[in-house]
Amino acid sequence: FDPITTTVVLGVGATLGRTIWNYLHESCDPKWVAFNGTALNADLDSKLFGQHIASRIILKAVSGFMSNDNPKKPLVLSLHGWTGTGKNFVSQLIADSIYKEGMDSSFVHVFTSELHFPHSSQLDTYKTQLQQWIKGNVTNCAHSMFIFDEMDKMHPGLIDSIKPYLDYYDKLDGVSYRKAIFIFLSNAGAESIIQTALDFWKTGQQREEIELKDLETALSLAVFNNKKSGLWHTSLIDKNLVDFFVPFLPLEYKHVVQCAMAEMKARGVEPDQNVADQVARDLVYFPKAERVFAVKGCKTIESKLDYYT
Ligand SMILES: Nc1ncnc2c1ncn2[C@@H]1O[C@H](COP(=O)(O)OP(=O)(O)OP(=O)(O)O)[C@@H](O)[C@H]1O
Repeated sequence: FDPITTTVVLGVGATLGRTIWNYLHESCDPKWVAFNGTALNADLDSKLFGQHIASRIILKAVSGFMSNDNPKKPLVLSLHGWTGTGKNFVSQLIADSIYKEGMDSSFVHVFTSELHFPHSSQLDTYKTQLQQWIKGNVTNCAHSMFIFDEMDKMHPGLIDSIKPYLDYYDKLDGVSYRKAIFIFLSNAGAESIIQTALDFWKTGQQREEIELKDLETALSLAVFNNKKSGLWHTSLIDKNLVDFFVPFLPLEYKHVVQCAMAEMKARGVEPDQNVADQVARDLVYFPKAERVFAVKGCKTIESKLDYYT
């Protein structure tokens, strides 16, 4: 081959190789990272049960943020509610709507306080590692997502250490964090949400009539005043770094039935109403007198179904 042919062949080969590589391996480009608002809307509608307020806020917040090419700050969502009501599940739906690989995407990072930051004596090491992890990953892909589970168990100092990344800075050390998404999950404020839901139930009002404003004040007071919750200790709230507080209502019998039916469908078996009812009847409900809300939400449905099917 003459030199020109060799150069052309090598050039074409390299381009082809790169295309195949990008095709097979996740990269931070629109083929792998592209928001699908229609899919998120459909998923929230059909897969998330009993959470009309959370569903609405999430759709609006994520759609608004993702359609803005030049956001002023990263999107910070704080999801609050009783156990098993769908906080992790919604995070997964959000990830599915942005990343082709969903939660398996290398741009989605989940931290659990007790797993990743178990020893308070190591706080300084955790701080450095966490900051480096966030910086490295946002440098690699601006549309990175960071989920912090059990936020109420996280050391306040550690929350403080990520504060700069949530703020309105154009760039920090040359890196812009404004396209990243931070999701905080916690049970903080769950009691106040439950109280409001119970009050509505007692007065015979529809659960769907509960509005964000019915929960907002009680929720922020509960989060602020709960010394255990961690969030109160930081200036996350007073500096308005959290864009949306998202309340998750406690789940009732009918929602548990819906979860059981959905789980059967996901397993590829014909959903059986009798089995779903049996599973739902087998759960424990609270408060003791009224027995309205499932103690574990939809959390144990999966294992319960193994028993009944
Ligand atoms: N509102 C819901 N609609 C549909 N499925 C749900 C809902 N809530 C929970 N589930 C199901 O139950 C499982 C466990 O719920 P999830 O992990 O989201 O609860 P959580 O609110 O994050 O609880 P925790 O506070 O204990 O972490 C989910 O994977 C999902 O299958």
